[in-house]
Amino acid sequence: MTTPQHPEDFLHAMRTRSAAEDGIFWVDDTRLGVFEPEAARRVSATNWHRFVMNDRLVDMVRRRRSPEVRWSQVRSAWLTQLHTLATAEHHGDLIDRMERIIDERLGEDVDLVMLTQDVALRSMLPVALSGLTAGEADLVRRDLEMKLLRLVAPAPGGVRHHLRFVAVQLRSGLVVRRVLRQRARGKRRREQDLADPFVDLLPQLGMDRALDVVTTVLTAIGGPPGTAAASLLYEFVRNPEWQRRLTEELCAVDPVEFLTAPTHAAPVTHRFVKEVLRLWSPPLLLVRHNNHLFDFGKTRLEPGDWYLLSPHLIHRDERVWKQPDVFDPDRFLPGAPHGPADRNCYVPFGWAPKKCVGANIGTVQLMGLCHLLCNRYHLSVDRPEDLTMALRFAPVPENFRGRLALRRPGSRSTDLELPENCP
Ligand code: HEM
Repeated sequence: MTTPQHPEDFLHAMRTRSAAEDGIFWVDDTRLGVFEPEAARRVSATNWHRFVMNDRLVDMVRRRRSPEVRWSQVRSAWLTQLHTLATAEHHGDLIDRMERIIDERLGEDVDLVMLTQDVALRSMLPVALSGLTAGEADLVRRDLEMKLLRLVAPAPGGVRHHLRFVAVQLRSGLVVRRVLRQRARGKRRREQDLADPFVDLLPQLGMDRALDVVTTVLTAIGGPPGTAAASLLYEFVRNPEWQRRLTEELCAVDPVEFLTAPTHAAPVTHRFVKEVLRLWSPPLLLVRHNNHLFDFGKTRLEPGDWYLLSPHLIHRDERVWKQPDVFDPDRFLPGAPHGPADRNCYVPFGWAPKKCVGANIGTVQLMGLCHLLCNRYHLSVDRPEDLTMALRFAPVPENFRGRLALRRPGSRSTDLELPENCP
């Protein structure tokens, strides 16, 4: 995912232009904004149809073709693995990992953006790449954190920072290569993670393309899940009435049903998560290279041009959403008058055939976080009514500091057991 760095209010001007120009306009000399829902769907579908991975570097140098690998094969390997991970047991493990990471920081005055980023990334890492030594996991995590910091930090770092960034990136890449090689040679255990299917595909992919595939997942878990979790906390503390409704639902929910199928077991919480993702979709802009000709009437997108997509701008479009700036999860109730006009209007996970493969597990993670916030922790934030959101590569709450404490001091890992008295 490529996202440019912008000053905070850059989207305001784009929204105004998008409303005036029916969602399709040249943002600058080189990039066409495609913010009209049906056009965004069509451009994505056409551009990624039958997309094939680039040839291996070694083959490019020798001017020969590599074995063809279609991107749909890669996605299907991920989706099959994610399907095997969609069990109550794995969901429970994910939530336990989040709990352990939050427990380490109990009682401290923390930057809640950094904490949620840490919780989301470290708890999801074993889904992407598991069985790492502590040192390997630390390197991979540092690489992802540095990538994210470059995107969320208001000011870019200097030359030394850049060199450190490149060094960490290279060493993290070496970790991934070593893991894949050792698994292929039987020197490391095979794991149920998103890297493992590519061990068997190594002869066809080659190591450099396998590294690209694993890096795509690692980068994907390093950004949106954490920023979505920070936005979730932001809306949670600003909406006491929704805190009450979530707590009521999540205190009464059957733990096994919640772990098996959280979106069915806790529909109010699911609506809350969906509304957070509508209002604060990360990343705010996706930059894409176009390979086809599209005639939009007033302008054309030619092969070789660049275009921008934005779930955020579609979610805030008054032509397809009523009161788009109002936080109201009940707009996702069936038949709600202010709900999505059609399925092209709600796209927090992007567009087929490149749509996020982690949509389900990402939703489980956010719902698990709601469960922890309602049952296990008490979150206090000073002056929540004064909080504001900065729009950088993704929405990032500003000066978001607070403390987490146990609701029942001394309680141990809950395994999602129901508390005797809900708070
Ligand atoms: C709330 C959390 C998440 C959000 C909001 C999110 C959002 C997105 C978006 C907008 C895209 C780009 C889609 C497009 O280009 O049309 C994407 C791609 C992707 N996401 Fe996520 N994502 C989340 C969590 C995850 C998780 C947990 C994983 C993995 C376990 C994941 C794996 C991926 C991958 C591999 C891609 C690239 C797909 C491809 O290139 O075909 N995402 N995500």
